Amino acid sequence: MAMESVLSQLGSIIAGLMFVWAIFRQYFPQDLRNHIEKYSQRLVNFVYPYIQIKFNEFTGERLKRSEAYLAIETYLSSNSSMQAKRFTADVVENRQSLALTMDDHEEVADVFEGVKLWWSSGKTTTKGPSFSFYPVTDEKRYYTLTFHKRQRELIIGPYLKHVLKEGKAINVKNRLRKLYTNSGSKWSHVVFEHPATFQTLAMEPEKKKEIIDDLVTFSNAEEFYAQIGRAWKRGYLLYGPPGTGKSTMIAAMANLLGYDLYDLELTAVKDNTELRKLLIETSSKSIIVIEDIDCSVDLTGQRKNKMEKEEKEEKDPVRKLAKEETESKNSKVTLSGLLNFIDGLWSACGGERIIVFTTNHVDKLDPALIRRGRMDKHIKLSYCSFEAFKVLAKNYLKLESHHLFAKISGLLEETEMTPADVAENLMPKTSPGNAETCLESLIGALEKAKEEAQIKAEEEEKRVVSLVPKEEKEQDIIANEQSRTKKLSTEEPEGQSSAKVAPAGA
Ligand SMILES: Nc1ncnc2c1ncn2[C@@H]1O[C@H](COP(=O)(O)OP(=O)(O)OP(=O)(O)O)[C@@H](O)[C@H]1O
Ligand SMILES: [Mg+2]
Repeated sequence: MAMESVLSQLGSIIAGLMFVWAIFRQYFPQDLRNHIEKYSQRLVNFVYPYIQIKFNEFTGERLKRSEAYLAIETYLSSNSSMQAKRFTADVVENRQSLALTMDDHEEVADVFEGVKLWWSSGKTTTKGPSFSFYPVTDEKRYYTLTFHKRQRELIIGPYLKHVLKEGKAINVKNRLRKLYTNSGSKWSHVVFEHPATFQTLAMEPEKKKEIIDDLVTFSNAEEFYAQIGRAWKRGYLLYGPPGTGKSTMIAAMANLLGYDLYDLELTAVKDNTELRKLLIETSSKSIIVIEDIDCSVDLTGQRKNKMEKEEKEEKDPVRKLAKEETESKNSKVTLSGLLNFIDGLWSACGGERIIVFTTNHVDKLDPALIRRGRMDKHIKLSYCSFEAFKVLAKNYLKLESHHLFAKISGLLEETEMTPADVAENLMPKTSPGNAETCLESLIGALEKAKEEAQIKAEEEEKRVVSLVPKEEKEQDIIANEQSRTKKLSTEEPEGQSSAKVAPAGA
């Protein structure tokens, strides 16, 4: 504290001297003035070895709030606010929590690599024209950073970079994230408040960890991507049956990284030009999602061929016109348009984007679309394993173990049930819920699913047998007969065997 008071006293003495000099300098000849200014500056540097940097809240002609100011404000709120004695409190946008920021004319100290420095908050007030009916007062806030001139390089370089980076990161984490959807070529958004997290996602722990590590590594890899000359983006393909958690995982991804979500409805996009426009409008730190990619666009060329064939067959001119009209209303986004979207130049602007495709039928997708480099990571979401069930049991029933777990583990190995169905069975049916009842309900459902699967398998077998052509059946009978007689011939004496080996169909 002694340092701060000495600093402020020196500051006020020097400010006073400067003020006196500003008034009287005009009465001195130019040469003398230059000399006085030169030596007084040296004196100031000698007596006052500190440097000050001022960060104004508003910058530029358009009076935009300065990004640096906002980052510093957040940095100081989270790092040094405990030292300040007066705060300004405000509710964080649409949330229940309070944000505390240093009040005007407060001072806090910070230490970076063993070097001490000081931040103070200030405010200048200017009054509007006094003859106005409602005189307007204009307040301009700023932060001042003071440090010893010996530390100039450390503070102006690494320290300020650290403050801005940390402040921005906290701002990104705390901001309200948005869920954008497109109708045609326009994005509209709502606040994104999906509660899914990786913690609540039912999945094998190692697989989950691998995905989290991959995402976190990507989000911290700005310099690496610049160094290897690649746009800072990553593609994920999530595939698996319905109800295995693809959409839930996307929400968990957005919550983990604090990114916005762009849910792109491709069927509403008129053509490739519109697609490009939409994509250029997306911001960085975002996940662009195309759900059910196999249903969204003609990816294999098959649909086109089919339509061409139908068109040839259509003779009636009125019906042909109507058909053409409906076709023109359909999306004309093509596979090549989509490929351009993934690795086109647009993706380099702004960076930090994740692209996610989901599908229930990975085999239907064109290999060009999902090759590495476009969809870098392929994640299969599958039926509920015992490990995944344990996550659900912990989330839904607060159970880590139970004597019924062994039975459930066996049944899950024999039956395919999606996490969505397992979760539904674990939902409490009464209030307060009873964990054992839920587990029993799940066992009942698993046993039923197992029985149904068995019946289905038997029916399928019968159907396949009934489809086998008559000739093949006869050949099977001959083959069976031959192998039977051959077997007998090896067991019986040589003389008798030759009579029995005559082909049945001969
Ligand atoms: N792995 C999972 N972990 C936790 N909950 C899950 C999981 N999978 C499904 N669920 C639950 O089931 C519901 C449906 O899951 P979700 O919408 O993520 O499935 P999906 O794979 O996207 O299905 P679709 O292919 O039909 O879009 C979710 O609301 C969630 O509660
Ligand atoms: Mg889904």
